[in-house]
Amino acid sequence: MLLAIDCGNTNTVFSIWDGTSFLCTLRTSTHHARTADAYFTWYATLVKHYGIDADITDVIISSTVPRVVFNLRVFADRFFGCRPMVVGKPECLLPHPPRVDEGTQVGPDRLVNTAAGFDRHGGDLIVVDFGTATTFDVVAADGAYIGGVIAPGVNLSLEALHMAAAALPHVDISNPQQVIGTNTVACIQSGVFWGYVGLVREICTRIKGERDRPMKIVATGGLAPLFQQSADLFDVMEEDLTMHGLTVIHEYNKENS
Ligand SMILES: Nc1ncnc2c1ncn2[C@@H]1O[C@H](COP(=O)(O)OP(=O)(O)OP(=O)(O)O)[C@@H](O)[C@H]1O
Ligand SMILES: CC(C)(CO)[C@@H](O)C(=O)NCCC(=O)O
Ligand SMILES: [K+]
Repeated sequence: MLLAIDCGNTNTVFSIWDGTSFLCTLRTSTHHARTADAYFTWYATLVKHYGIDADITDVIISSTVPRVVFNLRVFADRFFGCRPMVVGKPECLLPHPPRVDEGTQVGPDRLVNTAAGFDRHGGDLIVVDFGTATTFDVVAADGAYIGGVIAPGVNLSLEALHMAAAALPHVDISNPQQVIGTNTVACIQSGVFWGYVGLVREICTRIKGERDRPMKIVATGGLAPLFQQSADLFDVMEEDLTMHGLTVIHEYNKENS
């Protein structure tokens, strides 16, 4: 069985793939100082709690935080006796290498999202991921990542207002029906929610204009459903997109190396 690990700047997600489906998805916050033993204590407790009988033979890691990879490598080696595949490292092959400016280190999560989107939908895609940052990955007809957009994430924008303005409280995102807020919290929620709706629409319209062709918009990340509810922004929403991409890349490396 494969253990797929998606390590973002905010959260780290583990998922067990048995070749047909994901048996479970475990989430923890990202901390570079977490040791291999600490990962295992957390992992083993949850796997037992869910009654999963997992025989892990392979591990694949995508990490936007370089420092956490060391402890995750030790974790894979110590507890599963395997050398993990790490997306973005030269020895981890990609089905379609990115076409970007020389010296650019594309975020591994974006490479994984691209592989997943192309596997499920073919090319000419815009993949939108609402994580710590909101990213737009443009996928060409042949499946290559050819560039995109990085915008501040929704929660980051809310946090930045709270941090920088003495009178603004911490607010959770919501999808207000009205744009005119009649209290401080409603004003902030409106600014971030409707501001993001506009941001997503404008960026996707401009990408389609620059590519001059129809493109499918695939969205992932915890906040995608909230935006889709109030504004018809995406063609498809797939919660498991990044995890699916990790299985695609793992499979590709098994077949080609
Ligand atoms: N309705 C909601 N209101 C507020 N937060 C939500 C809601 N639904 C999901 N979330 C949060 O959205 C976040 C999105 O998770 P996701 O895994 O997509 O990205 P992340 O973990 O924040 O970022 P990264 O992957 O960069 O670490 C999660 O922290 C989740 O708790
Ligand atoms: C943009 C983030 C933070 C989104 O997780 C990540 O993909 C990243 O660190 N990217 C590196 C820069 C790039 O993708 O061009
Ligand atoms: K993510």
